[in-house]
Amino acid sequence: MELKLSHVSLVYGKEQALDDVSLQLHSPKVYALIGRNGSGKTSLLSLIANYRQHSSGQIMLNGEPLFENSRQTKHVQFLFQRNFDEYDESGEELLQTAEDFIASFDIEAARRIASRFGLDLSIPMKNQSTGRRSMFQAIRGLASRAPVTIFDEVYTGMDAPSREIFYEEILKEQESHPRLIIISTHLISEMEHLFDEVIMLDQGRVVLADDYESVVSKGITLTGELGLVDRFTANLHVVKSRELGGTKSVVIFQQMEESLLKEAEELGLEIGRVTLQDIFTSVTKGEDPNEGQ
Ligand SMILES: Nc1ncnc2c1ncn2[C@@H]1O[C@H](COP(=O)(O)OP(=O)(O)OP(=O)(O)O)[C@@H](O)[C@H]1O
Repeated sequence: MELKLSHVSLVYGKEQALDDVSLQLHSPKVYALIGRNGSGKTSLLSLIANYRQHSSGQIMLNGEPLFENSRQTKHVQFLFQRNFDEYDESGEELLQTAEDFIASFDIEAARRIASRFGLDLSIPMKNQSTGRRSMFQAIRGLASRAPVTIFDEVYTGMDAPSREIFYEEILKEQESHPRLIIISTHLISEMEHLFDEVIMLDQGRVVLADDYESVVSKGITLTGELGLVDRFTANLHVVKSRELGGTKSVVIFQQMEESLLKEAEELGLEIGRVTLQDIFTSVTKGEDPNEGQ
C-alpha cells in the first residue's frame, strides 16, 4: 500500500483545519499521528477514510485518487471513539455485520481478542461502558485486517491493563498480517514502542515526518554542573532545560557529531536519550526542530 498526500488542505467555513499537508505512507508500518488538541489529526484521518472531501490538493492510494473510489476505499478502515448509544445490537451481531461487509474481516480473531479483553459480546452495545465500547472498536479494527487501518484515539476510557492488551495485539497483528496502521494518540510515552514512523501536526501543518529512530536519535539529554552545561551547549539547539540546585539538564534536538558526544563525555556530562514526548512538547511549542542543524 502506498498512500500519498500532496499539498492537501481542508477548510471548514473560515477554519483552516489542514494547511498544505504532503506525506507519503507505506505498508507495512505503524505510523504515530501526534499533535496538540485541534491540530488537525481527526480531520486528516477523516480525509484518508473518505468521511469528507479535501478542499484542495491530492490524496492517492496505490496511485489512484482515493476520494469516492471504491476500488481503493475498500482497503481503508477507520476506527474512532464511537458512542453506540443507539445500538441495540450486541457486540457479536456487530461483528457479524462487519464480517459481511469487510472482505478481510476475521471474526475468529475478533472473538479471540474480545476474550483476551474479557469483553462480553452478548450485551447490547448501548449497555456497554465507555472503555468497553473502545475495546470493541479496537477489536473491530484489529480483526478487520484492512490494509490501511486507522485508530483515532480508540483507547479512550480503557484502563491501563486493557490498553496493554491493545498494544500487544497491535504488535501481534503487525507480525502475522503486516499492514499500514495509523494511530492518532495523546498517550505518546505509553505507545512509543509501537511506532515505526512519526507524523507531527501543529496548527494543521506537518512539522515533522520521519522514521521513529531518526526522530529520537536527534534528541539527547545532557546533565551536569550548571556552568559546564551552559558553556557546552552555548551553540547547540537546546529545546528544553531544567535546573536543580547547581545541576542543569537540557534537551538538545539536532544531529550530534560523534566527536561532540565524546567531548561531552570527557567533560563528565551525563548523556541520555530523550523520549518522543520530550521532542513533541518542544517541537509543538513553536520551536523549529531543524534549526541549528
Ligand atoms: N466539523 C467541523 N466544523 C468546523 N470546524 C471543525 C470541525 N471539525 C474540526 N474543526 C476544527 O478543525 C481544527 C482541527 O480539528 P481536529 O478535530 O481535526 O483536531 P484534532 O487534532 O483531532 O484534535 P483533538 O486532539 O482535540 O481530538 C480545530 O480547530 C477544530 O475546531
